[in-house]
Amino acid sequence: MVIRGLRVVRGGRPIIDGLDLRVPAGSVVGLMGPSGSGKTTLMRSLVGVQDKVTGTVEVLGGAAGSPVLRRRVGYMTQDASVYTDLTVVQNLRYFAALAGIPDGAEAVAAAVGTVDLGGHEKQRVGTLSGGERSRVSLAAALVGGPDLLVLDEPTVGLDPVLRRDLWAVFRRLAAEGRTLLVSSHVMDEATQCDRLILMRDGALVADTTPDELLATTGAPDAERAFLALIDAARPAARPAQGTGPSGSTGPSESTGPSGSTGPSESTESTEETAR
Ligand SMILES: Nc1ncnc2c1ncn2[C@@H]1O[C@H](COP(=O)(O)OP(=O)(O)OP(=O)(O)O)[C@@H](O)[C@H]1O
Repeated sequence: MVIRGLRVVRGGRPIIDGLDLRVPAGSVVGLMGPSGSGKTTLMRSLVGVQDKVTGTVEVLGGAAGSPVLRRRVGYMTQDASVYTDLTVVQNLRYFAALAGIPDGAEAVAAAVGTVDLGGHEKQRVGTLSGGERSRVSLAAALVGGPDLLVLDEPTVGLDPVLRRDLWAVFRRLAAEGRTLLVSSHVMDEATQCDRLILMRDGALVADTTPDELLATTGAPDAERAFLALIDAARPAARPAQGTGPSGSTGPSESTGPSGSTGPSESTESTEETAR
């Protein structure tokens, strides 16, 4: 992934303004940063569903959001991205078809196995537990066999056992040569990444590794290292939220019926992406 001069305007104000970044393939990259620092906005830009994007955003050698990338990029949004009135398998068949796999039985079975949902195949998603539901979303992002997986806080709300198991899945997917960009607020997850991107107020605070993070800050653990870097990156006068024209609500953005990887995302918005 190569990003040059990325600028994103949301709600009438620049959320990201002039971001440059390179992400190596075949690695697990953690995207960390305080709430509101622009992680989701960056991910949406990479997937090609974000409006009002300027700059260069290249993913797997193509322009972000271009049709050829549709099968190659899997996106798990923060909110559940699957249909609650369909079963696990019905959902995954649907997402497999979207990814261009007409008879997706094998891919669906593999995705169910990867996220450890065996036994729940015929259960309606609306009746699953929260953790199970979020694993269906992950399976939906996985089912097309993407080379790049963009996962927005995939472990939020999961218990420690499930988090550990999911991170084992992420490592396995990276070992197969896939690239994973994973956002998280949990700093012990940062230590499981190959690289770490730290953001604050829409800007890059650090592009580093877990070891470098500890070495450069001298902090005893990743959480304190992260806080040290975030505190050191003093924000340029932070605009007040929700006041005046700059904080006003802009045109609403489509996140789909359930914020999904599905067809309702505004993938067309890439025409605003400078190539
Ligand atoms: N549609 C919108 N209109 C106005 N402002 C928006 C819109 N979407 C996002 N923002 C603002 O953009 C900033 C970055 O949001 P973003 O969701 O990218 O942050 P984040 O780092 O992913 O946060 P979190 O960790 O809480 O999910 C926030 O200040 C948010 O309020």
